[in-house]
Amino acid sequence: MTKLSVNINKLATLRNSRGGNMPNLIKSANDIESFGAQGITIHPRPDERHIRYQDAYDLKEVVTTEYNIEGNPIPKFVDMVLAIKPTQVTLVPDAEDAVTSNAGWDTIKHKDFLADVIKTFKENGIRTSIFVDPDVEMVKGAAETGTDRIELYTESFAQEFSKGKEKESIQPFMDAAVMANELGLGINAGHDLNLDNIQFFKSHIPNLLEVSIGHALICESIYLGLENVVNMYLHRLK
Ligand SMILES: CC(=O)[C@@H](O)[C@H](O)COP(=O)(O)O
Ligand SMILES: NCC(=O)COP(=O)(O)O
Repeated sequence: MTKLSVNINKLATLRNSRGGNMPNLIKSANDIESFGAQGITIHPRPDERHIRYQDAYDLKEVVTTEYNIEGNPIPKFVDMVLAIKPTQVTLVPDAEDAVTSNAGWDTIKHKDFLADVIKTFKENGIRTSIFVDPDVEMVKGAAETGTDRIELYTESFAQEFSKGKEKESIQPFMDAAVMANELGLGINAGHDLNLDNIQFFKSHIPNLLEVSIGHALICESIYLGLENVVNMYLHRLK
């Protein structure tokens, strides 16, 4: 079964735009879980442009499904995750000024660093995932770090799929997934997944454990409603 983890970053963007507490992230997370989502994902960035570090602590108290915190493992992030102990931490090599996540880890160049931080999280009972491009060498490198899972960075898939290049869009991801399965790595995926492309992606990736979806899901919900969209994703992930 592929679990749906809803990334609520963009609800925080909307909340922050007026300086108040609407939408209320705690209520939204509870509602999203009640609609059937199997996880909540957040990505607190150093500039707290959307999810604030305090949100991460507050959500820990209320999330009853899987709680996934994404981010670049700078010391402040590592300390926060160790204090919160979410279900999963996903390590993303984001530059502080990145508009959004735009690359996977070079798991060969950063092997020792990743192995060290992963060891720390695993010793604290936190499942680990590394954000990687669909590159079999990077998948092999990820296995060397001791991570539990990888998260396939799916922007390139979404871009090519939207141009009608379905076979070209999915092949690198199928190759990476085969390698991950051979190495015993769990497979997550995320970034730019949406209602149009999710079913095709899911049907081609063996043993896909989790997708984390945020930007498109929140935008689609403006037209179709949040409960309806969550259930549309769940239906497509069956
Ligand atoms: C790692 C990943 O792909 C998501 O966390 C994405 O970066 C969302 O971040 P923003 O909501 O800041 O675009
Ligand atoms: N890890 C991907 C994620 O959490 C959401 O990415 P997006 O759907 O906002 O592009």
